[in-house]
Amino acid sequence: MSPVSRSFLKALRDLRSYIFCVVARNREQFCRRRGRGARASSMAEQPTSRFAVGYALAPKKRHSFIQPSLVELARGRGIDLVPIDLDRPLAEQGPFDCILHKLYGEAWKAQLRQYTERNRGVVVLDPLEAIERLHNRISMLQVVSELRVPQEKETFGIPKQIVIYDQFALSEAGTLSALRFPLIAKPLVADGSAKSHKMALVYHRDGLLKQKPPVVLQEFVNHGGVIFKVYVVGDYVRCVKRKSLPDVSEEKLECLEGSVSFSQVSNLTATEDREERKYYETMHLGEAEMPPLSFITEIARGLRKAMKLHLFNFDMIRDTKVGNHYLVIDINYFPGYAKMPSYEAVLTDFFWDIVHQKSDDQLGSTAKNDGVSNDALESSTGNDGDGRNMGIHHLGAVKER
Ligand SMILES: O=P(O)(O)O[C@H]1[C@H](O)[C@@H](OP(=O)(O)O)[C@H](OP(=O)(O)O)[C@@H](OP(=O)(O)O)[C@H]1O
Ligand SMILES: Nc1ncnc2c1ncn2[C@@H]1O[C@H](COP(=O)(O)OP(=O)(O)O)[C@@H](O)[C@H]1O
Repeated sequence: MSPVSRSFLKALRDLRSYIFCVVARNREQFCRRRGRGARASSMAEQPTSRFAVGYALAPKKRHSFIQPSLVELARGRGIDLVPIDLDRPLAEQGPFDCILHKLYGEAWKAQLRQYTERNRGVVVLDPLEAIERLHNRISMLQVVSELRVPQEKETFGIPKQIVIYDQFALSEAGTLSALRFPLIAKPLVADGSAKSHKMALVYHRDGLLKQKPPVVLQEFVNHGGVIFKVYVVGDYVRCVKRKSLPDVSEEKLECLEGSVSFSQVSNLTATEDREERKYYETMHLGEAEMPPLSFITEIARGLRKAMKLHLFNFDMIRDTKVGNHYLVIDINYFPGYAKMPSYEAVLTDFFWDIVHQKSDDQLGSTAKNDGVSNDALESSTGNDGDGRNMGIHHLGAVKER
């Protein structure tokens, strides 16, 4: 064999072994990804890597959210839910792949800021600045007004509202010219405190004098006593119906005086009033038509992107006068997910996506330092399936249309 043929053959052999290596490496990476926690992980596919999700929650939240069923399911998928000890500096705890938190107060915020500065790779659910927007009822709903989502048959918006900062303005005739009674008076601050949930239905002008600024005065919109709660967990969306405040008719408004305070809808709906009791008895919550899922999903997706939040819910009512017009009245960070059906599976899938996205980023040359981006999560698939008719949707599915 001539030297030329020999070197040609050698080059061919080298090329073959190079291709073999590349194929083997890709296959190994593929198997590793699947094996580490494919969604339907079997006994044979036990996760080989473990991830730590630290959680910093108030006792009530910890109690409702950290159920053994969630902890177990997550553990089986390689995710350990680890309590963060609030009596010890955060800096001394961990390591965590991800921190889940819902705590108010400057001390926690300072600790979290310092921790994330020193541990750039840790995903924080969610960033403090993004959550803070929801602690003020004006900035909370402003994001809804600014959403640019295609609206066809169904439309959405927010109720007309103004904010009052001083007592004097409450008695000023001009202040309220833009609003129609009845109104609902809500504390401007929505920080989870008992005070921030204390509201009043204001039927007439004299009822305003009892309100304590800073207060948001919002038009009360008749909505048939049904509220739609839309839970968002990353790219997963689920809508449920709940009992809300009863409608206030024109005739009833004439007879009602001043205002009535409440701090939980259940206080007002568990009524002694015979007429109102009848209202709830004949309301048939189960029969109330759900808003179209694609519509809700578009709003959820828009809000998630605009707010840069992964864990929240929003409350929507349907204006009975218009029929297909919806109003967003409230957005909550990290709501009571345990009340959402199959919350364990939904949250476990979400954590899985988060930690694997992060770990894949770190494996690759393009490791991100700023947590999981919205775009990265856009590609995650969430749970599949039959839930769609029950008010379940995945934002990923919207993207495919
Ligand atoms: O308003 P809705 O949609 O009903 O959701 C509420 C609010 O999100 C509460 O948060 P906030 O008080 O900040 O408004 C939250 O309390 P926590 O944050 O104390 O958990 C409740 O969680 P659960 O108590 O877990 O149900 C949750 O059910
Ligand atoms: N503009 C509105 N029109 C009609 N009902 C409303 C309106 N705003 C709030 N509500 C009723 O009052 C309840 C509490 O209001 P919300 O803003 O959600 O307070 P919180 O932040 O304390 O949960 C809602 O669940 C709904 O039943």
